[in-house]
Amino acid sequence: MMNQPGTSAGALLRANGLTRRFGGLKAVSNVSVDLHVGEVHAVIGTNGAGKSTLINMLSGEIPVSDGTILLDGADVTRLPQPKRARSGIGRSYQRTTIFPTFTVLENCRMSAQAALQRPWALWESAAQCRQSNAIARQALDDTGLSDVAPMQAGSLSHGKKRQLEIAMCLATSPRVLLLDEPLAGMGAEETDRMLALLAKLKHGHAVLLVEHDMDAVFRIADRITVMVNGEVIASDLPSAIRSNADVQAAYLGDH
Ligand SMILES: Nc1ncnc2c1ncn2[C@@H]1O[C@H](COP(=O)(O)OP(=O)(O)OP(=O)(O)O)[C@@H](O)[C@H]1O
Repeated sequence: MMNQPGTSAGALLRANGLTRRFGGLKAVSNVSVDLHVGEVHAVIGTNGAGKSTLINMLSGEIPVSDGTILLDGADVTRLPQPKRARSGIGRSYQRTTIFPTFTVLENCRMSAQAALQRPWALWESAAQCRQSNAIARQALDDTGLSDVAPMQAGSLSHGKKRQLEIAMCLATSPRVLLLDEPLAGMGAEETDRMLALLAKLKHGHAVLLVEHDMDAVFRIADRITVMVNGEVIASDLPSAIRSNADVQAAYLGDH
């Protein structure tokens, strides 16, 4: 049977029944999502719906209260964040994480180095530097940033900084990309460029996109999951989400 977007067969990452409590608050409640290579799976929802908490659980930054996370069939639910990153789950952040006084290439190389097995073994630096340099240059090439590799990262435009964040994530050689609002604060042209990049990156990666820009979400997503108050109220193909009465009532309004 063909693997249609929206079916769970062959998912690279599968989260089942994820729940996260903060004291008495259930920030995420029994949420299941599947991510497939070749697809952008967008997670949308109002402020405080639990989207970042979901990403934080998938990336291993916070432990789950309940539920399981399978990567390629292996249970990674209890793997600490650095090991999870090494197993192939990469993420970008809402806030910028670049070092502004370092060059674009250096920022990317530091991510590559951190992802390599022995980042502390500085005496191996020559060979390791070559390897991390090659990975960093490839990531810059993939994200269209090769031209600005020698520039100070802090001098980049906002849009290029967000591209650099994706490049830094790619430099960790992930199979899954968890992207937390990569379009925040972008103008129309920068958004177009980022969407073109995501369309390219989904080939070879399973992408989870948390994003508030609904026009962009409907342009790029292969599947959309809608969260309200920590719960999933719908998860379907974009056309079905657009016409879903519950989603319209809870979230999309006239969109
Ligand atoms: N570390 C924490 N401690 C206590 N409560 C938290 C913590 N992190 C998140 N929350 C709460 O959990 C709920 C979900 O927050 P979360 O940031 O995941 O939502 P979100 O959908 O990402 O929101 P936004 O779109 O504004 O980024 C909110 O009520 C938030 O206040």
